[in-house]
Amino acid sequence: MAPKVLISDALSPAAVQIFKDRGVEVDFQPNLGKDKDKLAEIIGHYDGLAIRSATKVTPKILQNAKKLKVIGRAGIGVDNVDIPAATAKGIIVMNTPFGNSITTAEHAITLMLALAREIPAADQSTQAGKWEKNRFMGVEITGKTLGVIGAGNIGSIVIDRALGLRMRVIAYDPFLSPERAVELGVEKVELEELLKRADFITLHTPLTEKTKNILDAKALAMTKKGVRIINCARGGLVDEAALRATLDSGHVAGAAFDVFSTEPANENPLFGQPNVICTPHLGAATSEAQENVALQVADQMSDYLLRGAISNAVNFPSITAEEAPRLKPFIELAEKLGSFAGQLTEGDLKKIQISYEGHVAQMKTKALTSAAVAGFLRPMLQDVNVVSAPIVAKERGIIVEEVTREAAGDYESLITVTVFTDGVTRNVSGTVFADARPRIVNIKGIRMDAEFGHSMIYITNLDKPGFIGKFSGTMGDAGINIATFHVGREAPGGNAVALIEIDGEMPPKVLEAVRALPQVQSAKPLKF
Ligand SMILES: NC(=O)c1ccc[n+]([C@@H]2O[C@H](COP(=O)([O-])OP(=O)(O)OC[C@H]3O[C@@H](n4cnc5c(N)ncnc54)[C@H](O)[C@@H]3O)[C@@H](O)[C@H]2O)c1
Ligand SMILES: O=C(O)[C@H](O)COP(=O)(O)O
Repeated sequence: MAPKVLISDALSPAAVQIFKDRGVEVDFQPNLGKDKDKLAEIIGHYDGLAIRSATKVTPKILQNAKKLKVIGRAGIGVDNVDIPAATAKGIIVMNTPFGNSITTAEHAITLMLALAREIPAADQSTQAGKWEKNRFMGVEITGKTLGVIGAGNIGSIVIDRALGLRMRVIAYDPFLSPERAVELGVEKVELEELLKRADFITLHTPLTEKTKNILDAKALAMTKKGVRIINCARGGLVDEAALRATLDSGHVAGAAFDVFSTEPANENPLFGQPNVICTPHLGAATSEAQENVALQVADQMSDYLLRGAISNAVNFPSITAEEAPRLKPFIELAEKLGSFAGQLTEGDLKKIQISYEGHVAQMKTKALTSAAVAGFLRPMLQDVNVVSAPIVAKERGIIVEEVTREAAGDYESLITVTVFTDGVTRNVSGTVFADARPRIVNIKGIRMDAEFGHSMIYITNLDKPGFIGKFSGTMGDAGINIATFHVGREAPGGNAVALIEIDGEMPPKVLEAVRALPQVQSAKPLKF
């Protein structure tokens, strides 16, 4: 059955066409995102949700999203999605990190120029028939200093355009390397210096604990008199009430805001000021940018739903469409090895170690580790998948360790899952041969070669004559068909293991009879 996607925001209709062309069923309800209750009511029917910033993906909505596998943000900011809650539910959250950057940078430059020449007020006055030629005295921007807070994708484009306008540009960004600053042609400075030197300040950081109110009353007091401030990034970066006070006092000459601490912003301390320009979160609103992000998000979501390829996910490593088919059997192997270890684990778990040897060590091991951990946890917790597994493990204090060794041993690729509990260390290894079927090749250091079956019995026994005959007899008496039988041993007469696939379930009474066989040390039914 074709996967089904809901578009709950005003995405470009280009997205609808892409979904349809790719074979994804699509429901386009551009205003639904604003109706939380309705969204919560219907979200359960969809495999994918495509949004912009108007849809708030809250824990309540996620609670009802029983089938949801992916949330695609046609844009950059994912602060309207509860990412920890989505991750805990195993839902991939992806965005389109570059599709609207140029457009947003252009909006910031537009607002800066409009502020410098008071364009909106001059327009209003002129159209009111006032011809106030002497009222509007602007400032030239050539040679002025622009302070850029946040020199990422958008900040870098703003820097480039501002240099083209012959401004001096200084930037504050703790993650900007000196080499990148040189490449951008910008002077990297500390925040305090930026505040003291800039004639214009433009913000381009996400809203985080560290950036919230980065321009508060104290920071604003450090700015140069006559500074003009532009915010096209996120509401909450500037303390709006404090800014209003500095505008009122005349210290700040003007402000241009596209984003507000509460949106939609029906009222705000900045509204109504003569030297303030406001736009309703229009940074990304050009037909070019909207088409870019809509096409990209529809493609990314379709790739994931149809082919398992992951790009631009904020909560999972990327897997290309080319990698996905190669990775798939190894994901299955890692998950099954994890499941094998999880079904056998009793006692207090300390650590899981997943080691990769040979060719598999060069693959996306982070994704494979998540799969192994998901397989391990699933016997204990039903609702866990490769996306949610790492945080579920972390919440439970389980240490997950990853080891890679690119040199191949006996196998071209080998994955080993080792579980450390109080006093017991148990390991199981597997590989994938050319037939792409995962198999177990080593249990506790004992070699074997067994494919995973749906219903299996794992037996530890002593390598003594009669075990196979007695076991087969017990199963035959109970009318249970043995599908495959694999054995391995440490040494003749020593510890041995058997993995037997049976058709159907193992009744508890028959399991008791198997456990009572003289050679058997333990017997455990397993499900894969
Ligand atoms: N107005 C709009 O419509 C619109 C459109 C697109 C993006 N945005 C917003 O613009 C912002 C920037 O987007 P981007 O694509 O450039 O993001 P980005 O991740 O590429 O860049 C953000 C930069 O901020 C820097 N940063 C992080 N913490 C910082 C701190 N404490 N101080 C200074 N710098 C810090 C990072 O190092 C990074 O370089 C985001 O919040 C995004 O949501 C708004
Ligand atoms: O983060 C973004 O991409 C911008 O804030 C754009 O938001 P929008 O898609 O709601 O216009």
